[in-house]
Amino acid sequence: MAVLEAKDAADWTYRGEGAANIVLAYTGSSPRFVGKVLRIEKVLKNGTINDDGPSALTRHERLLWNGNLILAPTKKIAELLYVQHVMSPLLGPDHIDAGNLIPVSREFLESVKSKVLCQRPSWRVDAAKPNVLCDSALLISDHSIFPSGALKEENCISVEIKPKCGFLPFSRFIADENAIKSCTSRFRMHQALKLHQGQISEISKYEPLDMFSGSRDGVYKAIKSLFLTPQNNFRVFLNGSLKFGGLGGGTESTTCLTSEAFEDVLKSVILADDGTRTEFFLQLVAEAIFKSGLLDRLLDVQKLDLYDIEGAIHAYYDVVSQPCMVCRELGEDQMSGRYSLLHLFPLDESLKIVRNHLIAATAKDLSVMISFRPRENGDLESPYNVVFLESTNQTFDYKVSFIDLDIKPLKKMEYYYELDNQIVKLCTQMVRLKHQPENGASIEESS
Ligand SMILES: O=P(O)(O)O[C@@H]1[C@@H](OP(=O)(O)O)[C@H](OP(=O)(O)O)[C@H](O)[C@H](OP(=O)(O)O)[C@H]1OP(=O)(O)O
Ligand SMILES: Nc1ncnc2c1ncn2[C@@H]1O[C@H](COP(=O)(O)OP(=O)(O)OP(=O)(O)O)[C@@H](O)[C@H]1O
Ligand SMILES: [Zn+2]
Repeated sequence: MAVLEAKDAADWTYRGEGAANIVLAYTGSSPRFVGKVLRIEKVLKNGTINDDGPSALTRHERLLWNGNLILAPTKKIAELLYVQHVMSPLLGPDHIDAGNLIPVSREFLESVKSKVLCQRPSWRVDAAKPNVLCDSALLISDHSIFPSGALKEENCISVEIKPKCGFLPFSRFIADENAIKSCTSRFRMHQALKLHQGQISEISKYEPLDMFSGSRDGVYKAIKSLFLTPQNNFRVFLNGSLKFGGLGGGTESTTCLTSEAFEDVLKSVILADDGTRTEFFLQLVAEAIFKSGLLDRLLDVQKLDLYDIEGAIHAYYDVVSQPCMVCRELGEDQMSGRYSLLHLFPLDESLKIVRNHLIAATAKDLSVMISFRPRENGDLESPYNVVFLESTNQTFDYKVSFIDLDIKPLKKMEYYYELDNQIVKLCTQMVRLKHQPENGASIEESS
């Protein structure tokens, strides 16, 4: 297979990035790449890529994941197989493109690296850079457009949503002092910590419990809030170009200026008067999400996290055959204390608990892309779903895809436990302060 060379970099433009990857869109004319994006791995500026020897997975990860995954010769192949064999059956293969690994040269990556530098958010540049030592990158369908083949030019508007965790944890292993977790969503609590640490300047209005409520009104409320405070949870693209939200990360709350500009963008898609298009568009997005039923499916996968990190962390220490650091810190006897039930499970059960926790973690962090294109009266049968926007009397084809289904490393379990602790401690403290008359804290119960 032809390797991408330095000269090929001219045909790829910056589409966006997350913590772990940079994504490029194809602008050339090679049929091999038209309608595709290229996902390039990043490496931390002051760190190295996790490489545990010839096999992609660590010894303990090989216990956790079975089948083809454990035979994968590289981390990238293991990730691809994870999407194909673990996430895709759970979420529905019709909505997922695991992609293909294609060879890339160092010169191509160097060229891309300098080309995209000025478009990347500075905090992302400070944190990580494209890994120019990679010999492959992932070629995936560009979900922000419809596959070409259309006879006429048509506008495709697509929305990217990172919905985060949509339920309140129900594990009996949640400590009494952490009871706030059973009435406030993780997203809202994490917002408080992010604000406290200066990672955001304002609390998001978004509530994942509305998005996953299974009610039309709940979904609409969630979409409306995402529009007002998009952070890194909401973006809109028109024919693949970002028109709303943060390129490569989060963004500030919506201002009059940004909403006016967006109203203008919608001109080519929503047939309505100035001042009403955004409202109608948000109705369209909410209706498609509600109708697709896809969030119900996503929620089921998120709920594989039956034990919460407060339970799963004990199973983790058994999986990695180490004394439980949490029991030690809490002064609990591993074999007779509060968490002994978990430590007495056979290894198979501990593996299942941790495996499900990590799968749920992927499902809590992925994004959904919903793309729309207007249908005209004379259009023939469509292979896509159809949604009707009553307010404008328009019909749209729509398709929904999941992106960013990355496998989470086993060693992240300890980090998850610490982060959870940090979030819950801060929020519990804030609620306590709130009950003191002179203070007004911003954490609110979700239900
Ligand atoms: O821990 P969370 O909930 O903050 O999620 C992380 C995300 O933060 P955010 O959605 O902004 O809160 C975070 O997103 P950002 O970098 O903040 O855009 C990543 O998605 C991270 O995953 P990974 O380390 O790249 O595998 C995510 O880490 P995981 O928890 O999914 O491993
Ligand atoms: N298949 C795709 N089609 C269209 N756009 C995509 C696709 N995959 C990714 N993108 C765009 O690129 C951005 C970054 O991709 P992605 O979320 O996979 O990065 P990441 O580093 O793995 O994210 P995270 O921070 O969650 O680890 C996305 O937010 C989205 O805008
Ligand atoms: Zn323990």
